[in-house]
Amino acid sequence: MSGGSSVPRVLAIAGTDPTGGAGIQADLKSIAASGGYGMAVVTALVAQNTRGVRSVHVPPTDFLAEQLDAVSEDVTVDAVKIGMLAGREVIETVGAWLRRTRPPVVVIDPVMIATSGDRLLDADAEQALRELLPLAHLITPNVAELAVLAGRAPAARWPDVLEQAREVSATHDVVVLAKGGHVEGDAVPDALVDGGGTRLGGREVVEFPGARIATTNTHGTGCSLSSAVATHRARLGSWEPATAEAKRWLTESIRHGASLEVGGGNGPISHFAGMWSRGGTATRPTAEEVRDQWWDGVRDVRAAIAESAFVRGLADGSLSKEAFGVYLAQDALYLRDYARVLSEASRLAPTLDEQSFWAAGAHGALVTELQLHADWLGDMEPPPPGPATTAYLDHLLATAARGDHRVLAAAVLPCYWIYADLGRDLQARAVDGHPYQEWLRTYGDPAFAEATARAIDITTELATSADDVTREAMWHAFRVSAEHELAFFEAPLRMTGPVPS
Ligand SMILES: Nc1ncnc2c1ncn2[C@@H]1O[C@H](COP(=O)(O)OP(=O)(O)OP(=O)(O)O)[C@@H](O)[C@H]1O
Ligand SMILES: Cc1ncc(CO)c(N)n1
Repeated sequence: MSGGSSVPRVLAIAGTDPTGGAGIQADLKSIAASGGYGMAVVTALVAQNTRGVRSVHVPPTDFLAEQLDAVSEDVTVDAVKIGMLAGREVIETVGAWLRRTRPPVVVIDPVMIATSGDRLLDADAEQALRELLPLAHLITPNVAELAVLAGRAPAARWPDVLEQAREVSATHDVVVLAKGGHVEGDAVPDALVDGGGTRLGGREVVEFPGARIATTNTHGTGCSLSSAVATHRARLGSWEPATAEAKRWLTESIRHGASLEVGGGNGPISHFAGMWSRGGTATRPTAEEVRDQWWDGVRDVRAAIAESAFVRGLADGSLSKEAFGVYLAQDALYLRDYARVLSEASRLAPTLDEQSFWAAGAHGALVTELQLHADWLGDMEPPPPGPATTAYLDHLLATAARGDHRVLAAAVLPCYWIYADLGRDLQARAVDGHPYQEWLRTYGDPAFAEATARAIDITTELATSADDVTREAMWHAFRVSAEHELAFFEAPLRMTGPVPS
C-alpha cells in the first residue's frame, strides 16, 4: 500500500442516502468495517429511503471540485471508490481530478439505477461514464449496468454475464467485478473478469461463489461491496483476496440486515453486525490503565501493610527475632506451595515466553525457600501452617485449579509486586548493621524488580485483551491476594505478641 499507513485512507465520491443504507453513508460504514479510514465527497444529495428515490439535488460542480481538492491537497489518498455521479458535468469534474491526482486504487461502481429501480444517472451521461472507465482499476457493474456498458440486453444467465464482463473489460481496459445479485436462482456468484488476462495473475475469470440469502435487505449492497473491495485492495495489495474478504463480509452483513428493522422497503445491510458479535462494543483499558487501576485499587492494602507493626519493626530492625522466625517458618511453608502454583501457571501458559517465565519463578521460589532454611531455620522442626498461610494458599491453589491462566497470573502478581515495592522501600531505608539486612536484600534485588516488571507486563497485557468478565475475575483474584499478603504480615505478631516499644 502506498503512503505507509496501515489503515488505508479511502475516499468515497458518491451521492447520499439519508436513511444510511446506500450511497456515501453506506460507503463510510463499509470502509470502516473493512479496516479503512473513510472520507466522503458528495456528488449529489438524494432524497431517498428504503422504498425509493424522491428527488435529486446536484450542487454546482465548482463546489464538487473544491471538495475534491480540499481532500487531495491535504490527505494522501490510498484508494478511491466512486459511486453515483448524477450527470455529465459531475463525471467530467471527477475525471479531471482523477487525471490530476492518479490515486493508486480507483474502483468505480457505475451506478445508474437504484435497487428500487429509480434512475440515478441521466441517460445522456452514459457516454461520459464510459469515457471515465479507463481511469479506474476496477469497475463493479450489476447485471443491468453491465448490459448498458456492453450495449446489449441484460443477461439472464451467469455465463452470459461473464461474457459481457469480458467484453467490457477488454473494451475499457479495466478489471470488471461482475455481480450475480440479479441473476435468477439460488446462487449469487460474483467474478473478477480481466478481458486482457494480465491483471489477475494471468487468469481471465476468478469466481467467488455465494448462496442467495432469502432477504429483502439488499439496499446498498453494491455500494457496500465496492467500498469494501477498494479498502481491502489498499490493505492487501491485490484484487483476489480483497474481493474474497469483501464478499465474506457482505454476506455476513446481508444476513444480519433484517434485524435492524430499518424502513418498510428494501432495508439496509448491517455493516458492523459481525464485528459487534465478535468484539462487542465495549471499550477496554490499556495495559497501562490496568496497571494504574489495580495498583491504585490496593492502595488501602498497601498502606495497611506499610503501617503494620510487623513491617515497621522490619523497617527499623526493632522486630523481635521470635516474630521474624515465626514469619520465616510460615513463609518457607508458603513458598513450597507457591512454587507449585507458579508451576501450574507455567503449565497453563499459552506462549513459550510465559511458560518459561513462570517456570523460572517457580524455581526462584524454591531457591529462596532453601536459602531461608539454610540461613535462618536450620534444623528447626517445621511448624504447622498458620491460618493466614493456609488461607492465602487455598486462594492460590483454588485459582490454579480453576485453570484460567489469566486469572492465575493476576492472583500471583501481588507476591511479586507488593514484595518488590516493599523490598525496594525497606532496603533503601535500612541502616548499616540492620539485623534482617540479608533478607531485605532478596526482595530489594534489581533482578527481583526486573522479574516483577515482567510479571506486571504479562498480566496487564492479558487483562487488556481479556473479555470484561475475565478482566473482572483477574482484578478480584489480584485484590484478594493483596489482602492475603496483609494478613500474612499481620499473623506473626498475633502469635508472639506486640513489638516492644
Ligand atoms: N440475496 C443475496 N444474498 C447474498 N448475496 C447477495 C444477495 N443479493 C445481492 N448479493 C450480493 O451483493 C452484491 C451486490 O450485488 P448486486 O448484483 O445486487 O449489485 P447492485 O445491484 O449493484 O446492488 P444494489 O442493490 O446496491 O444496487 C454482490 O456481491 C452480490 O453477490
Ligand atoms: C446515492 C446512492 N448511490 C447508490 C445507490 C445504489 O444503491 C443509491 N440507492 N443511492
